[in-house]
Amino acid sequence: MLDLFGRSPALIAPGVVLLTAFSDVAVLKSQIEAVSLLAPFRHMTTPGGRPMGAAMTNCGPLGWVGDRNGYRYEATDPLTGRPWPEMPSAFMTLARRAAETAGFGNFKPDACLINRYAVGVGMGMHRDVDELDREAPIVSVSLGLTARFVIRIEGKLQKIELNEGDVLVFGGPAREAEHGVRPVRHREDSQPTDFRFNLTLRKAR
Ligand SMILES: O=C(O)CCC(=O)C(=O)O
Ligand SMILES: [Fe+2]
Repeated sequence: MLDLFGRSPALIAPGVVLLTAFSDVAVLKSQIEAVSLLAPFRHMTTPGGRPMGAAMTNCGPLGWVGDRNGYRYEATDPLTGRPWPEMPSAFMTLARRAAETAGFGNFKPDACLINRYAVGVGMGMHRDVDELDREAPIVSVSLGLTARFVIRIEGKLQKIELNEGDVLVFGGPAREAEHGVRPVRHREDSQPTDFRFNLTLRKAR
């Protein structure tokens, strides 16, 4: 299937599809800014009490949280005491279109985690298993600085470079694959205020 830009999706492994330059970067970034004014980026902690490297916030009916009590989804932002900001329609539309293009129809995410990585920050290897609905895929959108994403498929690490505007979809046989992000690299022309942003859209319930 071809996307709107005429490129075919790249099948990285069964259930793992990379859609390059698939999103409207400027719109998404302005929506991240709008969400963060209502639900600020913060460093959540591991159950052991260690702050996570990536700063996070959420939008949509459910938000992923981590603290001393573990990892879970909450309808209320523990920082503000208010519901998470509404999921911008641009996020929902993109997620559905990306999932569909990757072969996962009828994706209805109810949670969008927004990760913000400073230079030098990554995310350790983990599996996304806090969702009750793991039939649905994960749609992961990259913005800002380039990331080196790694995913373990049948015991083998696949390295995927994710540039601004790229969307990675993983589901089906890859839904519970272990994955992580290598520390974001400094670029010659990158400013201290440059970040990598990631939208992770999931169906939690
Ligand atoms: O930032 C990314 O590309 C991946 C984020 C991720 O794996 C997660 O939030 O669970
Ligand atoms: Fe993840």
